[in-house]
Amino acid sequence: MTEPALALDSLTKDFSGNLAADSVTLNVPRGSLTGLVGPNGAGKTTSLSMAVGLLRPDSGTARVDGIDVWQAPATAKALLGVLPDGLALPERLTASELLRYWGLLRGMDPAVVTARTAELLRILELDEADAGGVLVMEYSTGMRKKIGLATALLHSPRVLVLDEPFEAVDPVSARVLRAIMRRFVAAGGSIVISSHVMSLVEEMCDRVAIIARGQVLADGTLTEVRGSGSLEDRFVALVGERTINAEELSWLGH
Ligand SMILES: Nc1ncnc2c1ncn2[C@@H]1O[C@H](COP(=O)(O)OP(=O)(O)OP(=O)(O)O)[C@@H](O)[C@H]1O
Repeated sequence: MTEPALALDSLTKDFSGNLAADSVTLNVPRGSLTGLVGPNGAGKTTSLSMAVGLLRPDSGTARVDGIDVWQAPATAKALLGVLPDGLALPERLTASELLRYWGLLRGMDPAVVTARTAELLRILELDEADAGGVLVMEYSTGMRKKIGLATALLHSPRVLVLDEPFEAVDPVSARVLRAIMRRFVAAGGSIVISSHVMSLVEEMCDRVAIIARGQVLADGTLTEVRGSGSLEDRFVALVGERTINAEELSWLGH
């Protein structure tokens, strides 16, 4: 039996009585693009952080290609490309310096790092800023996402875990990101992304999981999860709708 690209089993995290992840179990099959959706505070970032070795779970396991992320972190992390939430980057470097630093830290061949850096920066349209000596600390939010994605791709991982990769990214760059992801999957890679944009998940993902209050409420192929309606309908039906009644916000307006 082949192992899933990413297998989360009963991952649990309690932040001082706040059960942010409550036995999260999720499989990302090889060659699939899985979307993780859920309301604010649902536990998406907590679950993904535990999955990639950034946040130690209270209990449960995360495996990449069968390798336990917490038992064999170095081996597992070599297989993973991660775009974390609130990515912390060395700020006083240019993009090419940052990628060089990252690649050498990962033990990559310097010539390979140089070639891939030039290609990634060109495709992500960060090459001009880089040539102009712009430091990462001067980057816009969207540019930070893009350089974050470049760091996740540089070592050619097998599994990409991307926390809200499209947040703050302009439409042209979003197309490039989608093309990169499709290319990655076509080449046999596997991806899990979190997103609040249902239309994007419906367009891009072949599998989807809906998470709320730390629990996976639905998980399967896009068709299995959304049924005959839209993903948003299914999401709202599972998570619950918040409507504004006539008295609320009555002070708004003139
Ligand atoms: N480091 C932390 N310490 C304490 N509580 C935390 C911490 N990180 C997350 N939480 C709490 O855990 C819960 C889940 O948060 P998480 O960031 O995983 O949600 P999310 O689904 O990624 O939300 P969003 O869509 O808003 O990014 C929230 O109640 C949050 O306040």
